Amino acid sequence: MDSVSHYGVLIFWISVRVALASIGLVFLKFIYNISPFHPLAKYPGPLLWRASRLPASYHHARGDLYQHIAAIHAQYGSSVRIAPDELSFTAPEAWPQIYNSRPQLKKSIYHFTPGDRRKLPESMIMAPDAEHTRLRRLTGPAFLNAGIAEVEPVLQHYVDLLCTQLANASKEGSQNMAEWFLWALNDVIGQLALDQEFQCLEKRRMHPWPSFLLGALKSTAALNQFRRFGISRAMLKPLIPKKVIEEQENFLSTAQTAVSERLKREQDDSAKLEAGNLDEGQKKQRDIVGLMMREMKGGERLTEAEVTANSILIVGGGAETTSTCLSATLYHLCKTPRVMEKLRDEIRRTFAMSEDITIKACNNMAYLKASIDESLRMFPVASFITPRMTPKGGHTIAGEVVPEGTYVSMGQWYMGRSERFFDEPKEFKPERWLDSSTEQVSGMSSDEILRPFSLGPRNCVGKLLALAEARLVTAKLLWHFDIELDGDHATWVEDARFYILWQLQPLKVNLTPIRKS
Ligand code: HEM
Repeated sequence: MDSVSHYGVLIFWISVRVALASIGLVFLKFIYNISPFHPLAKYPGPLLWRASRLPASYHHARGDLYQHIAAIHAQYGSSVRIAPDELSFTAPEAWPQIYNSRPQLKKSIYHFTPGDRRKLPESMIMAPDAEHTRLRRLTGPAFLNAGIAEVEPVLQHYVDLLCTQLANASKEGSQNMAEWFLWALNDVIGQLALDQEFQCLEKRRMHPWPSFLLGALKSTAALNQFRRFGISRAMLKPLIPKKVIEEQENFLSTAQTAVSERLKREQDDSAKLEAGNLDEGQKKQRDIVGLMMREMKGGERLTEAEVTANSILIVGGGAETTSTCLSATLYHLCKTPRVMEKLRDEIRRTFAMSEDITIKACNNMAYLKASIDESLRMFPVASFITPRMTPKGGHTIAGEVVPEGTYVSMGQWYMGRSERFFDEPKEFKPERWLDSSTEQVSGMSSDEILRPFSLGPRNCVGKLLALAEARLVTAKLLWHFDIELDGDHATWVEDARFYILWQLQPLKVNLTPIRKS
């Protein structure tokens, strides 16, 4: 045997031994994970899920993890182990312990991926605490009721366009409302956060930008699972098609240009205003970018790069979320004729004209508000809120000290649908929200049990806007149309997939425009 082939054989055997040793180590790790010596041994859960991260990662990438977590809670109770180092809770007292503790628990880096700081600063969703506090202080006012009132004309414009377009499209047959809601909400958010007319409603198609963002978020869910096993994004880069990388860079630079142009206009307008060459009425309509740019007392304001990073976040997170909430609301209304009739009658009785339907007026409609809340109970858009990690020394959750380094989250999908918390949980009953002091079977009120927008300093900054949009769109739709499902959509809820955002099955409805006398 010559020396080359000798070394070849040697390398082969070393590789085999290293591979066998690695498999042995992994196997030993599995055994340790399920042994009574593991720090999380007292938390129950399915054997394979306790032994390895693989089942949770696989189902996260498939989009049905939330359903499995619910099934695990149903079988094993309120504090369960869903991976070797991860727990899920359903005791409502755990909400503030996880999401509103001081100091804050760190967010998992495997849900949203931290951004590439060489290109843009971190947006608020993954910014470290001190940076996050500053970003929330500066962006927060844009999302309060006063800010929303300023951008209402944009919302009204697109909701009216949605109704006009639907009136035409309804002549062609049933319509997929999951798609129409996505188009409408993307038009709104494109205008508010990037000053762009996406024209999704007009052209009846998604604009490439939100479409790219939705696709990217879906693949992020899968890529993040590789990262958990030590396979970094850089290592996976050769596997990502060149087209996707180009699209990503293209998107980033066009978003940067869009925000730059918008900010330049703001400066030009301000200069003209100061010089007396423009009055307030001539300024272009308000948007979130403009509101975010407002200077705070003390001269503090966001930088252009910070506005861009957060505008991209808002385009990614501000449309699909509300449109999923709208689809789920319409689905449950169609499936529950008693509620549909009651809500429709209330809306048509209250408003003589479509123009009377304003955000403020909708906020006074108790049954409308309760219907949206009930929809978020049965279909919590944030079905799996970013897990947090317990700090050094551990952290008390649901009466037990959870060891340090454990990922923890709430099983919200299960909680909303559980008999442990709600009477007749399968019934779509807005009435259960009408008096917030009404106790559910658990002895708590509905809004103590569920937190669809999370809580604490990192809760949803867009909560009021999302609720305003959902109420306005629902009210205008039911004012203009009689609506019923086309087909029974028996597994519409079960077939929905949650990655970081939702992918819904088509929601086909027949719309009959109402002639108003
Ligand atoms: C029904 C609709 C919505 C639901 C259920 C929802 C839910 C949530 C939840 C649970 C979080 C916390 C995520 C975490 O802990 O990582 C969040 C964060 C956030 N949401 Fe929403 N959201 C909705 C609509 C919106 C809208 C319309 C906007 C903006 C226009 C928005 C913007 C944001 C932003 C910027 C954050 C990050 C906040 C921070 O980290 O401080 N959301 N949302």
